[in-house]
Amino acid sequence: MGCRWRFPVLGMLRGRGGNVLRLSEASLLLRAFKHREVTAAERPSEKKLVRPERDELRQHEPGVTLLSALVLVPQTRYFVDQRRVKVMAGSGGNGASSFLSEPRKEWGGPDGGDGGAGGDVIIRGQAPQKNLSQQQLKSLSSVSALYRGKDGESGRSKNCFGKNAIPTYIFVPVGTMVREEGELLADLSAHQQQYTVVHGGAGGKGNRFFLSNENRAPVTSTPGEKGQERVIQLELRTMAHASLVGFPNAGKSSLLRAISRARPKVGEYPFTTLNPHVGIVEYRDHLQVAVADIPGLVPGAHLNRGLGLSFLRHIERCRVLLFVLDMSSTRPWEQFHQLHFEIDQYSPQLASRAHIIVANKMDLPGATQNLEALKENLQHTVVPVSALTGDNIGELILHLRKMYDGEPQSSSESS
Ligand SMILES: Nc1nc2c(ncn2[C@@H]2O[C@H](COP(=O)(O)OP(=O)(O)OP(=O)(O)O)[C@@H](O)[C@H]2O)c(=O)[nH]1
Ligand SMILES: [Mg+2]
Repeated sequence: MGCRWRFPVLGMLRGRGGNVLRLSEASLLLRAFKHREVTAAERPSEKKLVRPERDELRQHEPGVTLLSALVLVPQTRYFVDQRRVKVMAGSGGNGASSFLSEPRKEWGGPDGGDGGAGGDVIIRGQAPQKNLSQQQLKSLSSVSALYRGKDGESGRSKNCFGKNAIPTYIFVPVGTMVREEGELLADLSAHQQQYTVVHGGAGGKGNRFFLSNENRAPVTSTPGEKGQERVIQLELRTMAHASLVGFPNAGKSSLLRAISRARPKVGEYPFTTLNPHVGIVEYRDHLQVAVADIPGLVPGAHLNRGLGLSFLRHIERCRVLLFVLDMSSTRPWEQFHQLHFEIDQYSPQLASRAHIIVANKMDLPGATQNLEALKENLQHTVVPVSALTGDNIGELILHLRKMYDGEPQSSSESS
């Protein structure tokens, strides 16, 4: 989960000459970095500072004192997977009404140009990229509640047409669905895939447009049209090929750490994981399989117990389910039946996806006997592993590949 620093007050700096300087957020950050209060990743570039601040900070002399307290409040950015957004396209520019008048050409006729078209608002899916913040890629937290397109330029005299406005983009993570009153408008499941939510208004006509044989001197010009308006719902469904499902503390996050470079939090208490995480398993032939780790389910999740079933939305598109069972508990097959039941309550289609059983915590006492009993009671493929010691993780990765290759792509929309 990303962390952002917020400044309730802007700082003030007294320079050597006694002049008081207001500090921008960037310079406060830089100052905080010098005092080791923020990490290097948060350090702003000096380019963001205004010139006097830059000079002042470069000198950084003892005579410079910070007047008001620098209060840094860590503000957690929550994982957001649903957003209601109002979008308003730009209006068209007005048409102009004017007449050409030059020396020796006093009645040059109408020359008011048309207005430019208003800007559209477009939603675009963005796959992870280095120059985007992590938060932007993973959740809808950076999406605002209101987007307003740019207005077109008005027409001018001398037949100058107004410029069309450039479109406004809303960047969302790949896997975002766009809905309006429940109806699906677009499913942005690929990088750079886009959907124009609202169209800008057309530009108005200048009086030149109304010139005709009947009317040689029209004064009429029309105003630009208003842009469209819409209220849409954005919904994120994490894109992963496989997903780990299990009860809290079964070791899902530990497994994801063992098979990929993802680093979800691991703890010996239930509900350590509160948001979905995706890790990438890389194979020698450069194939990459994305595996999702979601918060643990509990019996009765379909009645909204625990964290409920809402996170299952994130694994709806995956091809393969990996049921993670804790082998230190007796009768582990019951865990599987309960998990399967909960998923079936949410979506029978999801419950019928290809799956294997990952028997985790095989290093614990009693696990071997439990495994024998599990195999007798269940007819599914069981892969015994230990996420802690790394035992048999290689085989799990191979099984995952087999399942991935064997399964056709699941349908993208299943709501
Ligand atoms: N002995 C042993 N302990 C394990 C193994 N895998 C995970 N654990 C421990 O089990 C505890 C829970 O692990 P997590 O990976 O956080 O479990 P989780 O399923 O992600 O839990 P939630 O996020 O709460 O749903 C941690 O204390 C791990 O160290 C294993 O193979 N062997
Ligand atoms: Mg976890």
